[in-house]
Amino acid sequence: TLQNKNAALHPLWQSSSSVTGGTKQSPIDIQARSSVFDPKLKPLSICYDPTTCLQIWNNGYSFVVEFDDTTENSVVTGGPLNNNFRLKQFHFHWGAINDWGSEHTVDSKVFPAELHLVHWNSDLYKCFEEAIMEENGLAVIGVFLKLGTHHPELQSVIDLFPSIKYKDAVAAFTYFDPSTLMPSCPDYWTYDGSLTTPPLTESVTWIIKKKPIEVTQNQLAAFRSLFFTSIGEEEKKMVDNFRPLQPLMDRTVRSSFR
Ligand SMILES: NS(=O)(=O)c1ccc2o/c(=N\O)[nH]c2c1
Ligand SMILES: [Zn+2]
Repeated sequence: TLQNKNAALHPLWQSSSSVTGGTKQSPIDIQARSSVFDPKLKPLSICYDPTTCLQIWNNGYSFVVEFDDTTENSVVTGGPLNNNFRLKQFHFHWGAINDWGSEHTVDSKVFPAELHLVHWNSDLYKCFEEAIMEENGLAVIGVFLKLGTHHPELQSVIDLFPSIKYKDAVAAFTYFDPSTLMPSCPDYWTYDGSLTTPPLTESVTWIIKKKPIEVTQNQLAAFRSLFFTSIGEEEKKMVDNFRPLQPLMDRTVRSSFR
């Protein structure tokens, strides 16, 4: 389809559409009817300390809000996870228009954007950079965005965009609770997959929330006011920063709900 063509051709992923020989690549289409309810899945346990928020910056792929991961103050465990995972950052993926933008899809339904909360396994690894290269290294919580009511807490992130319009721009951001970006419904799907941007390593336990959060058209439009390019370069709007769908191969998606 149109959006997959756009994304597939995007410079970000001009390399092979998946790690050579990769069998656990992300994102995927989640077919709700094929997912298997797993009664052994625990509720997710999420504890975020808003004072661990450090900065927001434009990394040339997305805008990223980074956290102090030198302590166990902002962590996720439970759910499908058997270790403690520290929050490192969150970022989003979105489209040029509201008809596409998410990385994962649900029964082929595309959302206009998708939030990724990125955590690394602090029981097994010493730092994020090590964990992204290793088995069971990361836990990424995915949250879909849909058009609806104004999201006040997301607005406090959007208000900083003028200071990070161009690649490598950084702004201080020292108090934010990312749990305000999560839907209240506890239901999720989970599967083993990969990073969706280079190095595309198969180190991720994906936890995809069933319910989306709501944002307004103007809030989504603000995402599209950012640029992939550095200041002084020919401006390229930061849009369609999502990877095309990857084959499920020999994987089962589990659900935490019937
Ligand atoms: N988009 S994603 O799969 O959540 C993700 C998260 C953390 C990442 O770090 C990366 N390189 O250092 N790529 C990447 C993708
Ligand atoms: Zn992502």
